[in-house]
Parts: sequence; C-alpha cells; structure tokens
Amino acid sequence: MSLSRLHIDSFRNIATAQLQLGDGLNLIYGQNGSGKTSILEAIFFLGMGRSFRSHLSQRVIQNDQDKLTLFAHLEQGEQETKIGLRRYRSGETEVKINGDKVKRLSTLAETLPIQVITPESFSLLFEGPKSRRQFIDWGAFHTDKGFYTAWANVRRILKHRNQMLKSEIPYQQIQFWDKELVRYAEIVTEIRKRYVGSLNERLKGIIEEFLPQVDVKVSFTRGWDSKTDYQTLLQAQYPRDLAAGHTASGPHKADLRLRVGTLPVQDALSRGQLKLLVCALRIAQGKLLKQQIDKNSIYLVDDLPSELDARHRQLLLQQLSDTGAQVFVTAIEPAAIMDSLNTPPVKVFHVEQGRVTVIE
Ligand SMILES: Nc1ncnc2c1ncn2[C@@H]1O[C@H](COP(=O)(O)OP(=O)(O)OP(=O)(O)O)[C@@H](O)[C@H]1O
Repeated sequence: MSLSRLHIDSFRNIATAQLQLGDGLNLIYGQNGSGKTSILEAIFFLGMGRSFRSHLSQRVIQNDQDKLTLFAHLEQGEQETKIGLRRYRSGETEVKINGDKVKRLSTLAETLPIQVITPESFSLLFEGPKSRRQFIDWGAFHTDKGFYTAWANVRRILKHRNQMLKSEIPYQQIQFWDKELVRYAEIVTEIRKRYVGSLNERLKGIIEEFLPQVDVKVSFTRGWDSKTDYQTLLQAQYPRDLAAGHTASGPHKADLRLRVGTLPVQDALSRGQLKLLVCALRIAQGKLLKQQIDKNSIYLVDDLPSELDARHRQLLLQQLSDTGAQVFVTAIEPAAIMDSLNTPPVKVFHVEQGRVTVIE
C-alpha cells in the first residue's frame, strides 16, 4: 500500500505542491524552515484529520487562507483509492473517499495506517501513559475490529460515571453502569494484552539488532491491580472516587512499561539508544500489521539523521526498507541519508521556502 500522488494546497508554508511519490523510500531535503516537516505533517493530516505537531488544527492552514486542501491516490494492489480532505478555518472538516463524503475520521485512519517518528517521539518514553496507551491502541484499532466500539463505550460510560460521582449519586445507582463498564473494559483489556504479546514477539529481533546486549523488557499494565476483579475494585473504591470526583482505576490508566533490568528505559539508555528504541517499537508495529492484516503502514520519519551515528542510520534505514512499506524521510543534507543506503531512494524532493522540486 502506498501513496502515488499527493496534492497539497495552503498547508503551512506550502502554497501548492503536486508530488508523484515513489513506492519505497522518498527522501525530502532542504534547509531549516524550508517545509520538509510540513510535507510529512500534510500526509499525517490526510490520514488522521489532525496534526502530529499541534493540537490546534487551524494553525496548519496557511496564514491568510481560509482553508487547506489535501488530496492523494492510494494504491493497494490493483485497487486505487482517492482520498481528499478539506479543513476550514471555521473548524469544519470535509473528508471524501472515492468521492463519497465520510463522517467519521476513524474511517480515514483505517484507510491509511501511518507511523510517525520525529525527534519528539521520545515523548512516548518520557511523558505520562497517554502516548503509550495511544501507541498500544493504534495496533489494537488496526488489528481488531471490536476494539473501536468497545473503547468508545468505555470512554462514554466513564464520562457518565464521573458526572454521577460529581453529583454524589449513591453507589446503588452507579452499580448498573459499573457492570457495563466492566463488560467493555474486559474486551478492551483483552485486545490490548493480546496485541502487546504479539508485538513483543516482533520486537525482540529488531531490538537485538538496534540495541544488542541491552535487555529491554516491555510489559502491559491494564490500569488496575492485576489481582483484583474490576467490578469488586470499582465498588471498593467508590468512596475514594466520590471524593475525587472521577474514576481512579480502569482501562483509561493502562500503560506500556519499558525497562532495562529494574530501571525505566529513560534512566538506562542514551538519547540515541532511546531514539532507536522508539524506532524499534514503530517498526515492530508496522511489521505486525503486515503480518496480521496484510496491510503496510506508511512511515514518516522526520530528521532521521539526528542523534544517530552512521552505522545506526544504516541499520534504521535497512529495517525500514525491510518492512516493504512506503517511507518518507527528511534530512537537511541529502548525503546524510544517501551515504547510508545500499540502493538510492526511489524519489528525492528538494524543498525551498515551501516550494517542492523533484530531483530524481
Ligand atoms: N500556518 C502557516 N502559514 C504559513 N507558514 C507557516 C505556517 N505554519 C508554519 N509556517 C512556516 O512554515 C515553515 C516550514 O516549517 P517546517 O517545520 O516544515 O520546516 P522544516 O523544513 O521541517 O524545518 P527544520 O529543518 O528546521 O525542522 C516555517 O518557516 C514556519 O514558520
């Protein structure tokens, strides 16, 4: 699966660009501030309906314009899908797949599985559990049809439960909702647990290549004490939840624990090693997706050379190419990528002040 054509209009500093993309490695290079990341961001926006850089989607619309437009052709074997997205400054978003209007952004995400690796991807390891949960859920969403609905139900019931806690509703009335919550929480937890188990299998080989002699352990925590039944826990914790005005434990607190021996990875590894670990996690996800549902991801790798020595650059590019996926990498100097490749990129783009030209 790959994007063959991409049309960008009024996105960040790119007024307009029409790109014929390569099925394989696409290199985008240019000076600081030229618009390299904006191209990756545009592809991500088309797949997710939001940016990976800013939670304010309006910011990506080019200054002085009232809307942005993104359009692409997606090739899957013999099949071609046309995807279009328009975002207005008023906040409205229009999405079309093969000319038909699409209501839910999750339909877009399902059509276009995207993996992003940026210098900020470290947040996966450093920040709170939310980004790690999103990482697990990316895989759970793409590989299990039941996940989306079960997780949407968990979130809906939790929201309602928290409102009831704030209104100091007695437990007898909350109990009915807890039964529903437990039912969906178990589905979500089971899918997540199974997914992390399969991911671990794929991860081992990649970590051995990227970080030999480092014993990284990845485990899943479900969001409440592993020995306690969730229904019993919700009842026992009701007084505490009531005082806090929200539900302390549950699948909304699930996490991915990454350790080297007894230490959290961020205390045990260098910055370059952490970057490699994040890359290993993303590559393992892509490989697992291919194995489980025969779908390739699209990789967006921003500023690939940073933090990595020549050998690890080469290893990373090799692993990315082994996924068989379409890959977009950015760099300031093209040599930083070219020198690490056995075969040249399929396409090379140069960006200068928002103008994109094809080099080969
Ligand atoms: N809404 C917008 N309208 C117009 N220009 C914008 C908008 N948002 C950001 N820009 C500009 O777009 C330019 C491109 O930024 P981008 O991050 O894509 O560059 P880059 O080539 O990835 O740079 P670096 O190598 O420093 O990461 C920046 O100069 C920024 O000021």
